[in-house]
Amino acid sequence: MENLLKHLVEITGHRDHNLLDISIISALSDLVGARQARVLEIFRVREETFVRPRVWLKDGQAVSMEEHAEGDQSGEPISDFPALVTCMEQHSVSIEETTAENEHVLWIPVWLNEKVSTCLHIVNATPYTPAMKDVMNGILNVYRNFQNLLDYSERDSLTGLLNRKTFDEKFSKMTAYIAPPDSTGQEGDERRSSDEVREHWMAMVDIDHFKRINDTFGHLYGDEVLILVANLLRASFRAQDRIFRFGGEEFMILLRSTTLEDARRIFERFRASVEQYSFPQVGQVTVSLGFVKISAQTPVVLVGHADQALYYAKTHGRNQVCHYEELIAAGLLYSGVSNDSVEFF
Ligand SMILES: Nc1nc2c(ncn2[C@@H]2O[C@H](COP(=O)(O)OP(=O)(O)OP(=O)(O)O)[C@@H](O)[C@H]2O)c(=O)[nH]1
Repeated sequence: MENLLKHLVEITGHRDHNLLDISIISALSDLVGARQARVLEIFRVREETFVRPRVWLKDGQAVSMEEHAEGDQSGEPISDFPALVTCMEQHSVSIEETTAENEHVLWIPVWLNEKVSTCLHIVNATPYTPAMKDVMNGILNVYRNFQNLLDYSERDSLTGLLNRKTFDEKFSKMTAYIAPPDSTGQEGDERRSSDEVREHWMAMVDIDHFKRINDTFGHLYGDEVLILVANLLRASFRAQDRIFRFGGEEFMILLRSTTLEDARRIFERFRASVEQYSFPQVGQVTVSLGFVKISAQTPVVLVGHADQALYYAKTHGRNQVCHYEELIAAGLLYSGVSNDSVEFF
């Protein structure tokens, strides 16, 4: 009982998804003696659903994907796990299966608003007793409620994208965990041309002439444009990238591990998808985008650089993608931090 209370206090003390995941894994392995416990992320890429571990136990210690940003984040197709597929199709709370190795596996999707983006995967050497299931259910209910609360505080209520507060937290973490891939001195990097080196990128997106949209069609249509642009953003980027609503009609994208050429192509594809989309009543809407390589610079400086590239795009015709380092190299921008960005942090 004392142990259970200790875990509940820990679970309810977190204001961060990653720490919450770690504490549920520790609680499950400790309280039910699970041989293996993992938090899995369920995500969609172009109509297909994939599964990848987010937090797992290794030698009794919780390990999280967040600290392994360089690892393979592609995931496995959900069809590789038929029991989980059945569980989700039946909208069940959990499903139990026994493997050929006589291991007892429990899949527990975490349902939030009829959707599942998290699933717990527990493996035990012996069958789950009713008492074990009772303990797990109690803990899972607390976990589910806290996931819900955290999700609510991390997201923007209009678009459902991650909010500005979350950007500040995630970006600092991302820059702290991630040594820029080109600075690791790994063998082989020197032989590659700079076009082939994988980097992380940050882009600032702003809807062009948004004030005019509000003034002409009213705020309700303006809000609908924001929601539709958010949907196009979600459709344009991979699950491991992060998209935020940064301010009114401004969005931020963190793009993981890709080459400059691909980053430009991906951002350009998003820009074109907005341009080609027919917004109800409003018609055509365009966006401008400024992007920068995520380097060892402070978040303030990097946001300032993305903002400068965006400003360049805005003042040179809008509806375009501009790359900070390229503008600097061409002598079209001078390095520095805009005042606008300094006040963001
Ligand atoms: N409908 C709606 N409008 C918003 C929201 N947040 C900010 N805005 C409006 O967004 C507009 C932004 O206008 P500006 O900063 O002048 O920029 P712009 O008209 O997009 O012009 P450029 O950025 O130079 O292309 C303002 O009119 C804000 O009131 C929101 O949540 N909903």
